[in-house]
Amino acid sequence: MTPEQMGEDLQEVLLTEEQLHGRLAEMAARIDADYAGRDLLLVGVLKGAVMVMADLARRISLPVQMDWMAVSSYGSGTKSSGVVRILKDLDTDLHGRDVLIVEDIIDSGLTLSWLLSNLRSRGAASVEIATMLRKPDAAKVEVDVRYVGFDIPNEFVVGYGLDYAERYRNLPCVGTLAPHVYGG
Ligand SMILES: O=P(O)(O)OC[C@H]1O[C@H](OP(=O)(O)OP(=O)(O)O)[C@H](O)[C@@H]1O
Ligand code: HPA
Ligand SMILES: [Mg+2]
Repeated sequence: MTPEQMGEDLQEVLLTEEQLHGRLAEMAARIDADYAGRDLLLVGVLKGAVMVMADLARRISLPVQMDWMAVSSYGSGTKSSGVVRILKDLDTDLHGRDVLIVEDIIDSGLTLSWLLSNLRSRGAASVEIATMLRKPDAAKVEVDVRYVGFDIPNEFVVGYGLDYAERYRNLPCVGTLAPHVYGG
C-alpha cells in the first residue's frame, strides 16, 4: 500500500520507508556490538512489531533466536485500556537468557512496563527493549528503553505494523491518521 492509496485517511507522512530502514541499520549495528558473544533472543510483540522484527532481525549479524508474544491493550480504539492481556505466550524458557523485546511503539508505556516486569520475573539474565517509535509526551509510566528508533509527537499514527482498527499495517511508512477516520 502506498501513501497515495490511503487517500484522505492519511494526514501526513511522518517517517518515510528510507528513514525507518536507515535507522534500523544503526540500531542493528549497536545490538551487534552490545550482544557480541552472547546468545540473544528477540521477542516480538504481535501484531504491530512484525515489520520491525522482520527488518531489524535481518540487519543483525548475530545468530539470534526469535519468539513471539501477543498481548493486547488497545483493542480496536485509539486509547490504551491499561489492562494488558496475554493472547499468546512465548514458546521459549527465558531462564538465563538475554532477551530483547522488539516493539513498534511505546505510547503510554503501559504495555511495555507490564511486559518488562512479566518477562523479568521469568529468570532471564537480561531483558531490554528495542522500539521503532516512542511518544515522550504520552508517557503515563517511565519505561527504561535501550534502543529507540524515533521520538514522535503525541498523535495517533499508522503504518509499518501500526493499525487503526486492524487497518493500514501494510503502509511501508509511518503517518498520522486524519481525524475524520476516528471521528476526531
Ligand atoms: O505504550 P502503550 O500505550 O501501552 O501502547 C503500545 C502498545 O499498543 C500497541 O499494541 P496493540 O494493543 O494495539 O496491539 P497490536 O500490536 O496487535 O496492534 C503497540 O503495538 C504496543 O504494543
Ligand atoms: O499511535 C498509535 N497508533 C497505532 N497503534 C498504537 N498503539 C499505541 N499507540 C498507537
Ligand atoms: Mg494496535
